[in-house]
Amino acid sequence: MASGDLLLRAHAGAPVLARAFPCRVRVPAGRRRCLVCPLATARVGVAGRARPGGAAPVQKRRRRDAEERLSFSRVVTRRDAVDEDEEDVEGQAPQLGAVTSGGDSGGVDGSYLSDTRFDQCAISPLSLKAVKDAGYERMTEVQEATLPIILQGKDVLAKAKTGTGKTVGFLLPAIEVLSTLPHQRNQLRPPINLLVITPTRELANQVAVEARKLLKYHRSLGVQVVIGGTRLTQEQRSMQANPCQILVATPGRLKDHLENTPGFSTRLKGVKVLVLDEADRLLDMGFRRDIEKIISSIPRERQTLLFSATVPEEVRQISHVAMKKDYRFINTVKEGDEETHSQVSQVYMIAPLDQHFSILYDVLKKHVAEDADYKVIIFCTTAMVTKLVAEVLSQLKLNIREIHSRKSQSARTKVSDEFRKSKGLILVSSDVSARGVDYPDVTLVIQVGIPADREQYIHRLGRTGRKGKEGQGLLLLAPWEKYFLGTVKNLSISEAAVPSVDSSVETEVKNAVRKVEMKSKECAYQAWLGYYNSNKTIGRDKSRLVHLAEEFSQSMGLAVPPAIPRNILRKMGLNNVPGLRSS
Ligand SMILES: Nc1ncnc2c1ncn2[C@@H]1O[C@H](COP(=O)(O)OP(=O)(O)OP(=O)(O)O)[C@@H](O)[C@H]1O
Repeated sequence: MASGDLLLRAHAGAPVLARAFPCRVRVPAGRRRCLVCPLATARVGVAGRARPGGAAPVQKRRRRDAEERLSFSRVVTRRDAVDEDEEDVEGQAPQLGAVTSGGDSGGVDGSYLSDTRFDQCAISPLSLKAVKDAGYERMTEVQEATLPIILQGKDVLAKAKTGTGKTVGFLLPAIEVLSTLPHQRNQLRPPINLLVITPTRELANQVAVEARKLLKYHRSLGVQVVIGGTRLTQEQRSMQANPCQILVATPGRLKDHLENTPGFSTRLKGVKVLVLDEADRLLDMGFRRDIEKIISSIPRERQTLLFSATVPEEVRQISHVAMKKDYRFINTVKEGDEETHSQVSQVYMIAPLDQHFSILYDVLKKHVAEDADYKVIIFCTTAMVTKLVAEVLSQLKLNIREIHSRKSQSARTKVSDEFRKSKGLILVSSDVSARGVDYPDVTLVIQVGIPADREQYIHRLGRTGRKGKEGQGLLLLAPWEKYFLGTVKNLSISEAAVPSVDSSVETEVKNAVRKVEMKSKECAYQAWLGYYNSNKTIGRDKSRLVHLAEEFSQSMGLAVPPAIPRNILRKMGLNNVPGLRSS
């Protein structure tokens, strides 16, 4: 083993999260424990790969599985997502005691920062001052790689790992472009020169916050957000009262303004720079039509920037929808490197559905007990399943917050702000938090059930291990969801044994499940069925789907699966399927 290598190796046969989590093995000073094998420790502060030697079973999955991609129909998307832009389809916790998880200067793995300082590049004194005030000294790799090319006026498609500063990567050069344009002070409705589109409201707000930091000394430039969740008229008034040249928006609401806000389309004729943040998501089928409509409303003569941590080949092929032919593709994920971070350990567990609540509780209790600064995100498949999981875990007296598209925007903002600032919290979330959201110091990400696709797995996992810090990921699947592992087989994810949960814990969990309202269970059942029905693999065989849905309903303590409104069954294409009850 090269001297710089991590000792983080999963030992074949030994890697069990069950052992890793409760482990009490003392870790020598200066080393940290391997998540997957309690006996292995890693040198602290060394960036290295954590490819488990024991990942062979995953790597042997058949190619057919690797090519499997899940897609979701708009029926499910819209049913579970009300007035929503992003779809909500319906170890011993790292014994990090000795580890400084890294400050803002670089974390455990400082490699996301380049050697170039902001004061060494061609940016305006006003921007430089703001960058310094924000506490940024060195550029991240993606910032260093993209800035000069964007400043040359080129269209750019950029791929860089999660949490490595892509937001500043597109905002800073775009602001530089804007600062050279003539601006009339106090103009009531100035043209919008920079349009940033994001898939979720939380992300749009976050981008605007970052933009305001960078605009601190550019006093003639303003930024506004249009995201839905509030009344259109309220946003119209706010845009009138606060002139802006920079607009951050989610696609649905932006389209709404285009169609219903007087003078808005004229203002959009001023766009000089268009940014699609989480570009692959915005260009997939769920958003494509809205994006095409928006693009047709802004000038062709513009600069376009597409940023994401994942850029599947399909996205490169359709990038002409948004960009000029001679665009530059900048990929800071090195040849042979993975799209996930080496300092984030990843494991999966396979267990029947009726054990999932107990396993979750067991893993969380251990994590909470062993890391006073715990901060966990649990991703669930749909909004209503998210609600159910949050309610069960709250009954178990864990410190739970819940976020998904069925919550009011004010509740979402409140929870999001709280989670950003706090420690000692568990956020149960749908995919509204999957991409882009920058919650600092998340210690563990748990994904329950198959994610929408490989990309979504990577983005969800990317909520931990940001800015070079350490993190852990657990993917909890039912046996019939195992095929998904084929899609992530080239990532360093290894199997962990299911913890043995004692009977008193099981009883405690059953009681908690029992206390959850019937209404929540009915909604979760319906959403669960919709989600897996629109999954290409699982939804193919309807009688098997019905059988699996029954398993899910039993995991909620129900003897008989709930009835589903006839019109919903029809929308799902499941009317007359034997075994489903309609109401
Ligand atoms: N040059 C820098 N030096 C230090 N910190 C930085 C720098 N640039 C950005 N950051 C900080 O890094 C964090 C992550 O940035 P950001 O959210 O833009 O990541 P990202 O690459 O867009 O992640 P994701 O793929 O999840 O969207 C933020 O807290 C941001 O303020």
